[in-house]
This record gives sequence, structure tokens and C-alpha cells, in this order.
Amino acid sequence: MSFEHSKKILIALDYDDQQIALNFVKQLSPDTCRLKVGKEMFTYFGPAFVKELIDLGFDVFLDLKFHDIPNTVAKAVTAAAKMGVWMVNVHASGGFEMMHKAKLALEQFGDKAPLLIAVTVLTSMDEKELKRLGIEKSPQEQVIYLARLAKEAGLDGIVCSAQEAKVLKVELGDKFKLVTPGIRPEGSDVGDQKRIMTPKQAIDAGSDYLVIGRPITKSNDPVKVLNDVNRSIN
Ligand SMILES: O=C(O)c1cc(=O)[nH]c(=O)n1[C@@H]1O[C@H](COP(=O)(O)O)[C@@H](O)[C@H]1O
Repeated sequence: MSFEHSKKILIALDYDDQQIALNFVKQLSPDTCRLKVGKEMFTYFGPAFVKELIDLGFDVFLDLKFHDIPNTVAKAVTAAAKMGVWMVNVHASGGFEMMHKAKLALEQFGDKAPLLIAVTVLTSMDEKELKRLGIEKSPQEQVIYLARLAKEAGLDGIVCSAQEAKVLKVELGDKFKLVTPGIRPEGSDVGDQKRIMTPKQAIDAGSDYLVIGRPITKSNDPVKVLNDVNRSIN
């Protein structure tokens, strides 16, 4: 199995127990996946937990979806870079200036800077939910709109659903990274996700990285599910 291809899987470590998370992580190899630490685990366990994962050899995506005034976000992504994470994200709806200042703040880290990615439209949202926010565009139109803004601001890529990946690759080019949550292997629970695809469909559509949480972490045999997913995209 090609390692580079396997490292397309970003496992969302959404656990409320650090030991259970670490017991799971210790069964994995950094050659077979990367790890995502989000709001739940970071709020419980903080930078020490992130550093522990990095010390185990894993690339970590710090998913805190910053959205604040430009100065605050620039300082927050700087703190993330100092932690040594591989990827960090902000909300594109925080605006051009916020994204651009964050990108500029990371320049001081040179080739050690984490990838900076912007969340467009959350994969838990559909047309109806966008309308409730006063947005009349379809999810795909809104994703493309925010993706262009993120690219203009100098970001490395976006978070979107795999359903938009095909058109975004054409619109924004190959180098602009597409990170896609809302991944559901055949037969797994959809949960609160709305815009979903299977791992293979997502890769075929042009996703660069697949974020997968509960289908792996809540299964009886997480390592087997990860191996099955890796096999399905190879
Ligand atoms: O930025 C993210 O990672 C993210 C963006 C998005 O639009 N949708 C989304 O589900 N996520 C995250 O991706 C993970 C998906 O987890 P599962 O739904 O359990 O596979 C969660 O940790 C979410 O916080």
C-alpha cells in the first residue's frame, strides 16, 4: 500500500477521554494516517495532548476553525505554528483581511509553517440551513465563492464537502488543497452530516485529504475500519 496515499486520511480524534484516544492512536502508524484534534479534545486536554501526538510521530491538523478579528486570528495561528502542527484552519466567512493576515503571520516560519486552510460551508449544512442564515446561494455556489476568496487571500486550500471537489479542482487548480469531511463509508451512520460521500467517491472527485471521525472512532474495531478505508482508496 502506498504510504502517501494512506496519509490522505485525517482521523478526527473526537474523544472525551485522553487515555482512550491514546490507546487507539498507539495502534496506528504515522505512515497510515494523520490525526485531527478539534474543539472537544483541545478544550479538554490542550496543547500538551497535541504535542504528545506530534512526539509519537504524527502530523496533526489543529481544527479550531478560528474566526475573529484579523489581529487575534493572526496570533492564534502563530501559536498553532509554534506548537508544531501540520495544518490549521480558520473560517473563510471571517473575511479576506482575516485570512490574509493569518497567512502573513505564518511567513516567519518558512517551510515549517503549517498549511493554512479555510472552512467554507460546513458539511453539516444544506440549502435550507444556508437560507436560515440569509444566504440565497446553493451550498456549492457559496463554497466556490468562499474558496475563491480564500485563494485570493493566499491560503493553501479549503475545507468543503467532497460533493464540491470536482468543480473546485477545475475552478481553483490542482495545487489548492481540498480537505473533505462528511465522509461515510458504505453502510455507516450519517449522523449530523448532510453533504456526504464515500471515501472512494471523494478521492475520485479530487479530494486531497479525507477527514473521517465517527465511522472509525465509534466502531468496534477502529483499526480495521481505517485499514478497510485505506484499501478502498488504493
Ligand atoms: O473542519 C473540519 O474538520 C470540519 C468541517 C466541516 O465542514 N465538517 C466537519 O465535519 N468537520 C469536522 O470533521 C469531523 C467529522 O467527523 P465525523 O462526522 O465523525 O466523521 C468533525 O471533527 C468535524 O468537526
